[in-house]
Amino acid sequence: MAGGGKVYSFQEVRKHSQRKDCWLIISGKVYDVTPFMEEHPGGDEVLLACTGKDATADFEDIGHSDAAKELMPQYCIGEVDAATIPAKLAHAVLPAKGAAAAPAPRASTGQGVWLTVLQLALPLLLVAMAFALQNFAKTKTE
Ligand code: HEM
Repeated sequence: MAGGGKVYSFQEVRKHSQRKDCWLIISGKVYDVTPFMEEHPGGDEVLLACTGKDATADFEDIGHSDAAKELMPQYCIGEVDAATIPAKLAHAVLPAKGAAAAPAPRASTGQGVWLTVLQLALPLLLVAMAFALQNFAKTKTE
C-alpha cells in the first residue's frame, strides 16, 4: 500500500471528486484512482460518479475480475475512518449515453383513470349485450 495505512475522514476523501483528483472508498480502503481514470475499461464517468460515497457496492455489482482486483493495491493510499461515513449515502445515477437528462414523462394520471374505467366497463357492457340479445331472441320465438 502506497499510503502506509494512513486514515482519512470521509469529509477529506469526498473533497477529491474530480477527474484530475479522484479518490474512491472501496471496502474501507481509500484509492487515489487519478492516474487510472483514462485507463479504466469502464470509463472515467463511472469512477467520478462513485466519489463522495462508499463505492463498495458499485464496485462489487460490476463483478470485477481478479485481474482488476490485483490492480487495486497500487492505487491504495490508506483507509477511511468508518465512524465519519454518513449512514445513508445518496446513490448517484448516471444518465445513459445519448439519453435525455430527464426521464421520459409518464402517461398522465387522467389517461390512466379513463383506461381503468374502460377496462371495468367493457366486460359489464358485453354481459349486458348478451342478456339483451337473449331477451330479444326469446321474444322473437314466443
Ligand atoms: C480501484 C478501483 C477500480 C479498478 C482497479 C477497476 C478496474 C477495472 C478493470 C480492470 C476492468 C475490466 C474488466 C475486469 O477486469 O473486471 C473494469 C471494468 C469496469 N469497471 Fe472498474 N475498476 C475500479 C473501480 C470501479 C468502480 C468504483 C466502478 C463503479 C461502478 C467500476 C465500474 C466498471 C465498469 C462499468 C466496468 C466495465 C464492465 C464491462 O464492460 O463489462 N469500476 N474495471
